[in-house]
Amino acid sequence: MTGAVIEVANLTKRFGGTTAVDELSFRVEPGVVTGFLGPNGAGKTTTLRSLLGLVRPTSGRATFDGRAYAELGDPLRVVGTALEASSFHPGRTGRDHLRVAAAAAGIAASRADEVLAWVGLDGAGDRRAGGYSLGMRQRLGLAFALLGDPGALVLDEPINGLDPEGIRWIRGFLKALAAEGRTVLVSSHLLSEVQQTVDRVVIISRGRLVHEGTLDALETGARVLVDSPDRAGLARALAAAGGDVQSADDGLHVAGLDATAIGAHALAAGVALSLLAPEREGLENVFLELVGEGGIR
Ligand SMILES: Nc1ncnc2c1ncn2[C@@H]1O[C@H](COP(=O)(O)OP(=O)(O)OP(=O)(O)O)[C@@H](O)[C@H]1O
Repeated sequence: MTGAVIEVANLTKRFGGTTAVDELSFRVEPGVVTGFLGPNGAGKTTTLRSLLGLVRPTSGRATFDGRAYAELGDPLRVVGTALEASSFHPGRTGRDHLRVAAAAAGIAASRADEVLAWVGLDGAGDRRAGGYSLGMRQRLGLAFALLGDPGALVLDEPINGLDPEGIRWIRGFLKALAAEGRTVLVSSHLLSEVQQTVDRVVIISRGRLVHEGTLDALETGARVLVDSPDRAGLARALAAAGGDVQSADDGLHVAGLDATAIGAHALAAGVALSLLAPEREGLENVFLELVGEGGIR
């Protein structure tokens, strides 16, 4: 399985006087989970809807292996989507939802049971979707997305509102889909929600790209907590190496040097380390600095 490359190129969408998406360009590769991040109102949903042919861009393009959604001969086999968890008819069973969608797409009805089992809803297929918990509705949305066994998945906030068990399940599920070679694009307004799931991130604010790259690359902008029995010696060595070093009760908080560089400078200075840990909350701060307070509208 090789998923399509998703490419957004110079995409702009204006609604009247509001520019929701502004000359946005990024690529999403198969084989990894990519997080599409930005605060509420940043333009994520508009971008995803443009990609799926639900919104007509003012200018620019959003494509799968170079083809717009409307140009895909068999779209459900190219891309599966889950844009809203609650858009199911409450009186219809989970299985019937999937059967109706399968029939409309020329997919065998037996596929409904396969995808129900795939997302762990095989015991609930006969129940009305209106009685499903939010976690079950998210799973039904995923089952729907997987009907055509697509190479790419585009999911809007699939983790939002899930309980810890549901979050752990969906993390493993998305990683497994990417490991099969699929392209997986997952939007979220919280980095902390997806940072254990994604390999790459595309971050937007006010409709514009502010960062695209691996999570590791983003992490180099975060602080590292480090300590040594010779804390003063370590602080001198790291400051001399260009680090921004702040001493606190729990150790030295260092910006401007990643963990690898800190280890190398400590070794070169002959200072033993007793602690070396990237600051997880630091990553969230990097994200908030990138999108800025003004990014929320
Ligand atoms: N159909 C529409 N008509 C007018 N304005 C719109 C429309 N859809 C989106 N917008 C505006 O475009 C901007 C981007 O909205 P969008 O929903 O794409 O952001 P988002 O990042 O998905 O945020 P959220 O997570 O809150 O949905 C917002 O200012 C929004 O009010």
